[in-house]
Amino acid sequence: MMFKKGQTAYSLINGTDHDSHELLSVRNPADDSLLANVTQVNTVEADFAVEVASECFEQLKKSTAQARSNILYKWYQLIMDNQSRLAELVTLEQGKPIQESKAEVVYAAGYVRWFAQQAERVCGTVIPAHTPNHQITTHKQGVGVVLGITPWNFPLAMVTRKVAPAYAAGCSFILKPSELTPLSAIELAKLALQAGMEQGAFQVLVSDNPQALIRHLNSKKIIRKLTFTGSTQVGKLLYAQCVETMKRASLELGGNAPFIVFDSANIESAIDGLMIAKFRNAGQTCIAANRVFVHRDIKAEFLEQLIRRVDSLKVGNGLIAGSDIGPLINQAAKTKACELVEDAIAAGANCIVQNIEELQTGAFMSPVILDMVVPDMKIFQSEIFAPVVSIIEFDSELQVTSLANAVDAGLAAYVYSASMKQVSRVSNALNFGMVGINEGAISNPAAPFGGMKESGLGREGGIEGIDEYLETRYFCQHI
Ligand SMILES: NC(=O)c1ccc[n+]([C@@H]2O[C@H](COP(=O)([O-])OP(=O)(O)OC[C@H]3O[C@@H](n4cnc5c(N)ncnc54)[C@H](O)[C@@H]3O)[C@@H](O)[C@H]2O)c1
Ligand SMILES: N[C@@H](CC=O)C(=O)O
Repeated sequence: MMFKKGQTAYSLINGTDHDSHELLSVRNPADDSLLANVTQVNTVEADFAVEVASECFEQLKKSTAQARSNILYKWYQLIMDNQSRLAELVTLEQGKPIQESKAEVVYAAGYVRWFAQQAERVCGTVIPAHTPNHQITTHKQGVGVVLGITPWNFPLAMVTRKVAPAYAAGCSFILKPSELTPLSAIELAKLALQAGMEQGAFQVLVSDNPQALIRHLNSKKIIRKLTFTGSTQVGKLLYAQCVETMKRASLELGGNAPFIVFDSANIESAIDGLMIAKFRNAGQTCIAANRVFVHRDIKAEFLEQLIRRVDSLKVGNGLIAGSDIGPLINQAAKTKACELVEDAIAAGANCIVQNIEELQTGAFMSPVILDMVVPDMKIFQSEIFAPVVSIIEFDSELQVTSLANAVDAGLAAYVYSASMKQVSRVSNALNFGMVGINEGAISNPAAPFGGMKESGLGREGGIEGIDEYLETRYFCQHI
């Protein structure tokens, strides 16, 4: 275990533990016990971090891609060497089952390795000129100092998915992690330092007043890029702030994924996919299956198999072997999910698994299956972020495609069908940035992760992920 109960942890400025009397308490969502007190950063101290990041950016401009790549490889290796320690910390501060935390460490490290490779693949171009005595070339360089804000649901992976490409591109990074899970981010930054990253390249500023701290930082001209992962509501607010200084913005926001099961689908494999897409992290993922559309002809059989699988899930402390579903992040998250379930039942949904009265204690929540959900229910339009399966019956391909698209979000979608022609037609018609085709696990560092419509702007991971941190310049030279 990294932190003894009640121990102090530190924001990290200029590679150094930041001392302060202003402390933020980090609690374990499984039992609300205190894990650590973390020193917070005020706006004056944040200004110093910006200065440090700015100097570091100038230093990084002179570094080679190969040198940065080598450091990223070392960081990757250190994260993997510390897999057990980091996984335990994630479970303690976030709640997910330990096997999922171990998988998150590998996933997070995967982004570091991927961008260690991509660092050396950033190339400009030579463009045929308009006259014989001109030469046109393009050049890529890091955008500058980056401000990153991350959520609590993947306390490691959402950080590396931003910091690794930024560093590969030659940018310095100031991170404001979620106030609910700052400890994992601090550990990542310490490992980055150990790997040889410059002191100003990755700083971690913790605050229990994100609104004020980020408002202050986002007005800085020297910060050229904002990268945010979190709710659509906060993302819109931050995007508006970026206009003042014309900052570039990447926004990875909320989802409302349709999970469509056609009558030709292999039901068992669709349920395998749904168990991952719905119950990973107790349903608290942006790509969670939020609306499960099942063709009328197979619904009875689908539900029968689903109920059996859901009944076998064990809700419990993520550190206890065999727990499949840990606590939600806090009591407020559970209250919100229960309200959505109650609202749906009041509007005519049929609760076929778990009586709302019998939900677990504290932040723990048993899985719920709701049948007969319809589009005008709040649960259809909202991101549930809890282990609740909403079933919507459909008859035709046209009907389900239009219902699937009838929300503001456009992050992930899932299609199960035995007909390759059908999956092609439907995938093309869905307005979502990512589509799982007969597959429920779609996250992968090599793939461009991101959404359409109100799910955000830009892509993380994949070949595209580094472009978010690069400026393209063009030189027109008379020769
Ligand atoms: N698209 C993706 O890749 C992706 C990935 C993970 C999570 N998410 C989304 O994140 C949400 C859950 O995360 P959350 O509850 O931490 O989201 P959130 O928007 O409440 O918080 C995200 C971050 O923003 C900060 N923040 C909150 N209010 C702020 C403000 N007014 N100004 C500046 N910063 C502020 C928080 O401190 C936190 O660090 C869900 O909607 C989920 O879908 C999206
Ligand atoms: N589930 C996403 C993150 C959003 O919650 C991922 O797999 O990267």
